[in-house]
Amino acid sequence: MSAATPAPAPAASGRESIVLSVLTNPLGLVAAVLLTVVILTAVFAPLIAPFAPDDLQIFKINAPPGDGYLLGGDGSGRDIFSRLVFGARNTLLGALIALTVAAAIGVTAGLFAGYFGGRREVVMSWIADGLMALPALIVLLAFYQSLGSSIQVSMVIFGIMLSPGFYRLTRNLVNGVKHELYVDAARVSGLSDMRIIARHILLVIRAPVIIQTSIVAGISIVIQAGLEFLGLGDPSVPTWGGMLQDAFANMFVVPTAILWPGLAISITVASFVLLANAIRDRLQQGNRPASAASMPKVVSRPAGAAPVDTDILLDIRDLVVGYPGKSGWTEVVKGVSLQLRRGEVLGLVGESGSGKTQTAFSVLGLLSTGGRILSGSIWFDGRDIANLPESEMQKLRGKHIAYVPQEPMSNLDPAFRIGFQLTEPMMTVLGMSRSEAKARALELLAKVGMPDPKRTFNAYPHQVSGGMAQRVLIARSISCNPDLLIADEPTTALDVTVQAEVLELLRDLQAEMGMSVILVTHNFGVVADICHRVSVMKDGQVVETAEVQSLFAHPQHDYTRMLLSAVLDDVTPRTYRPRTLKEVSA
Ligand SMILES: Nc1ncnc2c1ncn2[C@@H]1O[C@H](COP(=O)(O)OP(=O)(O)OP(=O)(O)O)[C@@H](O)[C@H]1O
Repeated sequence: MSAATPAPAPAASGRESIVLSVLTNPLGLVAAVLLTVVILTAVFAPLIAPFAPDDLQIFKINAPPGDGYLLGGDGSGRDIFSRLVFGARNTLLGALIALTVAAAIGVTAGLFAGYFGGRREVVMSWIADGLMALPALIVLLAFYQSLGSSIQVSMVIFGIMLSPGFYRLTRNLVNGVKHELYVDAARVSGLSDMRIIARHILLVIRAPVIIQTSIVAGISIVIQAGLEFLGLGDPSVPTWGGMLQDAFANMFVVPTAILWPGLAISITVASFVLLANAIRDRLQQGNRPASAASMPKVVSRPAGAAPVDTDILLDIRDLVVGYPGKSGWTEVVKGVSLQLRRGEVLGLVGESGSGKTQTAFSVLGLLSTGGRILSGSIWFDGRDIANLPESEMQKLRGKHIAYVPQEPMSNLDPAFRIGFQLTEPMMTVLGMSRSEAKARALELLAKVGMPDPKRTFNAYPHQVSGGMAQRVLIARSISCNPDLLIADEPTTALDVTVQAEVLELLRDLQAEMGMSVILVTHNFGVVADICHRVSVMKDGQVVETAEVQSLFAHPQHDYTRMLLSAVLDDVTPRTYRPRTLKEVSA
């Protein structure tokens, strides 16, 4: 079994709290602590500040720190520390107003415009574009003239000016998710639009909106401080921007006074930005498991020797495949051993999730991101290809090991003609000239039963049916005369009549070319049709391998019996008997 030392399987953690995750990020923690301090200071300002913000002592104008004034006195003899503390309250309040207005207008409009689209979206987008085109500062100055000196009113206006940012973000996010199948399913199940927006869409888009909120909070503080620094706002209300202005006026008398409001603004804004970054990092990470690099080390064990019998093309021994989980490797293939002779067709059956595809993909060297062969060996044509460098695997794929996928349409690039997709591998892998590759492609298209090879050669994938697309992929897979063909449920996505044709095609090609085939399938009918031997997989292990006839007649393992008994009674199993190896080689 596995020579790796995998950590225990991760406990089901459910939805890990995003707050906790952000706090485990050092920068997120620092930002959260600093913001908490600022917010607590704002809330408890009257308890923290030793003086009222407007208390002034004439002898302490521009006084240095000390004598009751912790940070010294400002240009009017007021305690800088006390004003800083009360300033936190007013500054945060202004930012909160701008943020609330911006988010309330922008998110609501974005949700409706994105979800309903049509004229609503056009009109809202015009308004958003118009608002964005306005120079915010000029607008604020104009409103300042007409609405008076309240910075809070200015922040309401600023919130409106900021709302297009939220609107565009939300609308684009909603556009991205509104056609998801789960939204359609919610619609079909009779949920009202409002409920779908509130429960299904808002939940999905909330993360980027939260990040935007954090960034906009920082921007609001900067803009507010800038306005106050310019002299807008009520001078009797202590704010960090107002303090900045006062300190600037006395900069040559007390240069250090500018430091305190400057620091307060910088630290608070930086904390908002860092918090946004921490949330973004957490969300990008999502429920992604730990990276492979941080996982317990994989101790590979000796691969043994190549099979002595050169007729054995593929010899998989004790294969263990794992993916990084939250707290260690999760094994999805657990010690699989299989052998495949030259010219043999091996069926790999088993319920969904039993590890068939992962076993096949290990041979192709195409495990998904993070997946690793933790131990075991894959001897292919006398060479262990488990954990072969990618550059070496590339030389094998296509030329020696080919693949036919389950979904024909999604495996053809819609942007290129079928002819190009057929000739490209031949030119790259076999070094054929364009004209040679074209001649062979047309030959292959005829071979796989395309009625008009030329037309198919010049067609785009969307111009052919699913069955035809699968024939094209089969043609491509055999174009370089591979020794081994791995077909992963090649007929599942096709309708029943086409399934039979494609199977027959595979069977004929296999017999004609004498290649070995691993056929991943759920379908015992397919196994009976085409395979010589079959391996039954369950929970990442092979529970039984036998000749097809013998497995159908005398299944040894309970699980095999159960699978066979699950075949519908009224389905007449196809009784095609594949040619024996002897017959093939004869
Ligand atoms: N990228 C991945 N990360 C983590 N686990 C994965 C990944 N891909 C597959 N698995 C797990 O590996 C196990 C085996 O998957 P595999 O695709 O081999 O099953 P299968 O037998 O081919 O099923 P099906 O017939 O439905 O395709 C499953 O439990 C699956 O959840």
